[in-house]
Amino acid sequence: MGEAPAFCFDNLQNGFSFKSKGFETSADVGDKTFVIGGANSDSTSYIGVQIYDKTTCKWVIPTVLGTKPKPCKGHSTILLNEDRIMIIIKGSTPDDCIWFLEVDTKYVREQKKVLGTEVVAWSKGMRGDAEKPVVISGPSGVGKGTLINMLMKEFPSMFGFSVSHTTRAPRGNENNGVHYHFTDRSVMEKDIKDGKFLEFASVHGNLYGTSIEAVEAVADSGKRCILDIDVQGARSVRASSLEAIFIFICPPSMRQLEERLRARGTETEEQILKRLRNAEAEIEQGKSSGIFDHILYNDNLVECYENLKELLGLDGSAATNHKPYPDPKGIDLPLNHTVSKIDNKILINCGTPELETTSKNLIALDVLGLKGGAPGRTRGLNVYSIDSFSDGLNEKLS
Ligand SMILES: Nc1ncnc2c1ncn2[C@@H]1O[C@H](COP(=O)(O)OP(=O)(O)OP(=O)(O)O)[C@@H](O)[C@H]1O
Ligand SMILES: Nc1nc2c(ncn2[C@@H]2O[C@H](COP(=O)(O)O)[C@@H](O)[C@H]2O)c(=O)[nH]1
Repeated sequence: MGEAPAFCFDNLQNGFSFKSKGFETSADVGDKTFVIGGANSDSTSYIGVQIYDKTTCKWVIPTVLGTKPKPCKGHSTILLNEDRIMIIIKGSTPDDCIWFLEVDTKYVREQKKVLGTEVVAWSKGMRGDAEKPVVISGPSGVGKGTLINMLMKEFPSMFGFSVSHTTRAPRGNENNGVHYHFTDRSVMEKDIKDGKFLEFASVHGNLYGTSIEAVEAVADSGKRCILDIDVQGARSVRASSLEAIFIFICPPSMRQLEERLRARGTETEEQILKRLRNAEAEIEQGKSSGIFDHILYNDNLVECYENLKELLGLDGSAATNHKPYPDPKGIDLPLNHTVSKIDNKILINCGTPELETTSKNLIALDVLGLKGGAPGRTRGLNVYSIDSFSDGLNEKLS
């Protein structure tokens, strides 16, 4: 028989739990109690998670996926539904205070099968609707990197590049951490096994992959993420919960593709031939697999770039008018807030009980329109202040 839970079960009411010991909170989902913030070995660097299985009376330490929230002065926990728990971090910055611990989403169930362990996955909540990430695929040498560089140069505050990992050797002009994270195969294989990658594929004889962290780092910077990945990777992202726009870039002809690859001068003859052989299948899949929302032909570079901008909804004025997302104005939670759930709203009382009836002490999070989730951010949180003298939500904060 396992040890008795360290927290007080009496405190669990309708799935809502109060802090009961140190910074621990808990939520019941089915036969399991998820204890958040307990004394994990790693809990000095992030908020730990332990599971108490009531059928076996045993504690289980799950594999924890996703970027984890850092230890904090305290937090509240509220069960959103049977698949995810919302964590509200006290005293943190407005854009870092809402997190979701997924305990039984499709992604978590898939990862349980792959890893053969209990799995939970963190996903940070983001207010409003961020622009969808952009996945750009196409055969080697078609001009993906060139087009992406043009976008990043023209719209530096709007786009951020997802820096992939690869086992291939760096080219002369490539910097570690900028163009790629260059890594050993054994390290990358272990990280893949540990669930750190959104997608990965063997491409032209090397391993390439997008870490969850790479995509989240861009989201955290408030920019729209661009991924330059092959068709296999695009297929995996399409199957994940990351909602993105998928664009396939086609060469005008195989002859011109070969000319571009040779003119770039970065591959050996053998590598060029391998990339050209793979290109035929990639183009076939790009056009017919149904993965891609848009196909662009990169014949004339300037025209292709204009077409790319058009389908991303960018016109000439966007470069100057763009305001980085998200708007930093938002909720600032005091240490002594309390949380409750009514229908699809989470109510946070930021005042003392005596002040409860005054205006602006209550914040409502509307969780009806949540989108995305692990392995990525949970978007679509709407945050309002509530004037309790009026009938409802009166000021949208984001
Ligand atoms: N429309 C174009 N016309 C002529 N040359 C082009 C055009 N677009 C790109 N190029 C050139 O083709 C070469 C390959 O482009 P780029 O490196 O951007 O390809 P890529 O798709 O990113 O390749 P990889 O997948 O191997 O990284 C570069 O030298 C680039 O300057
Ligand atoms: N599935 C993934 N494919 C990736 C990733 N990063 C890059 N790539 C693709 O690899 C080829 C070759 O790239 P190169 O830099 O060696 O020329 C190209 O098609 C890229 O799109 C990734 O993270 N995942």
